[in-house]
Amino acid sequence: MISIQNALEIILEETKLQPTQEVGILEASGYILAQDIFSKDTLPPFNKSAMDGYAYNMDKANDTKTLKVVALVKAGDYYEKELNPGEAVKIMTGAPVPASADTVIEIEKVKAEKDTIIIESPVKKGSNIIFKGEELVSGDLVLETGKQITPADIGLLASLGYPKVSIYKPPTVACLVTGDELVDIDQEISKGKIRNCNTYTLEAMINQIKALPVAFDIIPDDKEVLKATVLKAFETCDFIVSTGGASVGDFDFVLEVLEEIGAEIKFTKVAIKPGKPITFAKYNNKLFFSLPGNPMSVITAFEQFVKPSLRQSMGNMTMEHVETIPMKIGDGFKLRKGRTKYIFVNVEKVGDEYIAYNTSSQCSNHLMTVSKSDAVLIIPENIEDVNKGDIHNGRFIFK
Ligand SMILES: Nc1nc2c(c(=O)[nH]1)N[C@H]1C(S)=C(S)[C@@H](COP(=O)(O)OP(=O)(O)OC[C@H]3O[C@@H](n4cnc5c(N)ncnc54)[C@H](O)[C@@H]3O)O[C@H]1N2
Ligand code: MOO
Repeated sequence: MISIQNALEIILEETKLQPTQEVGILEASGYILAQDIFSKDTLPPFNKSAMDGYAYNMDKANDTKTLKVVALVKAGDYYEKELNPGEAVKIMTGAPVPASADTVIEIEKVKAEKDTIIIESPVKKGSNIIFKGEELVSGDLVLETGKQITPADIGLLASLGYPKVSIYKPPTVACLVTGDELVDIDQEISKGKIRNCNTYTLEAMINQIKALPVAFDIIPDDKEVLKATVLKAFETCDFIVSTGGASVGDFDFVLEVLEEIGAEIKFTKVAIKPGKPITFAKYNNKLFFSLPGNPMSVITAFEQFVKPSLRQSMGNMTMEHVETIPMKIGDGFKLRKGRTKYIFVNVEKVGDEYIAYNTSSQCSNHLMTVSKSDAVLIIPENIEDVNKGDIHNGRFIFK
């Protein structure tokens, strides 16, 4: 049995970057940029008025109080002529400021009379102009490889004339579930049967991080069927996650199948509760995560091990999704020594503190407990008594 930290290190060491792919900028939202983006243009491309007002040359104005309005320039137009001393153009927000003007005064600050304006509240020279190249100059590095693409970046890419960008291709992730007890969502539960939930939880978690789940049919407790399905999954998908058949029972075949096909087994047990019987293997350069069948164990193991790997494969090198914050225990409880325990809790923020309340039974079969929780506490293996007011690390789930 290896430690959580050690298991994560092995997984991340084996996780390779996905190939890159060009996608439309809207599709790129939330993914990691796989190219540097340089500005092809200067922004703004011209001196631009920041206000609806009047543009004039303060130095050349004969009398800075009264100006003759000689034209109207709206956004999208261009005033070519030279302004004579004492002349102004009426100008709209976003319109190019004539080359011979150096200042824009807002409409509210003048009194307009026929073709003239009288300045009532003077402004400083250079006011209300967004100068050419103030934001970006052609050739500037705008977005760097490795940046997570935000809506602002998408707008910026559009401003710069980039309809497509390169991202790390989201991996396809096979979701395999095993067990003779499982029936599908639309079936009645006859004696001894339960409905399959793990496929759906897995798909939802994979979707949430913008990878691509591929759901396979429920696999019965039949080693040959399991082997054929595992081989098919390796052939057609980039990553494989299975649930169930991971322990020491007579019908727990996942590890056996991986060994029989010649996969490289990296580890088979992690000191984590829930989620101990996790096998991590590599076959044809693809990664296989065999998770236990208990629904709470699936979520714990996915969040702690699978998610960091999938994210890293898509270029997200930050470890923010496994970082923890200190939480104060709201109500005490007892634990058995042994593996590091993940306790599902509800967190309340009081002042600067996060107070964690145990939600209910921590039985790894109970999905209800996870549904009622928004965080997990991570309690070190040697701790038996968790007392009200103690501080332990934890993290919010599904982030
Ligand atoms: N003698 C031992 N028995 C067990 C050990 C052990 O060390 N020695 N470990 C226990 C632990 S811890 C876990 S976790 C489980 C893991 O067992 P499996 O991975 O083989 O999972 P299953 O037996 O197939 O299922 C466990 C549990 O979860 C239910 N399940 C499975 N798949 C689904 C699904 N897709 N949707 C909903 N529910 C599912 C299944 O019916 C079982 O109740 O082993 C312990 N045993
Ligand atoms: O490791 Mo199991 O997932 O504790 O119940």
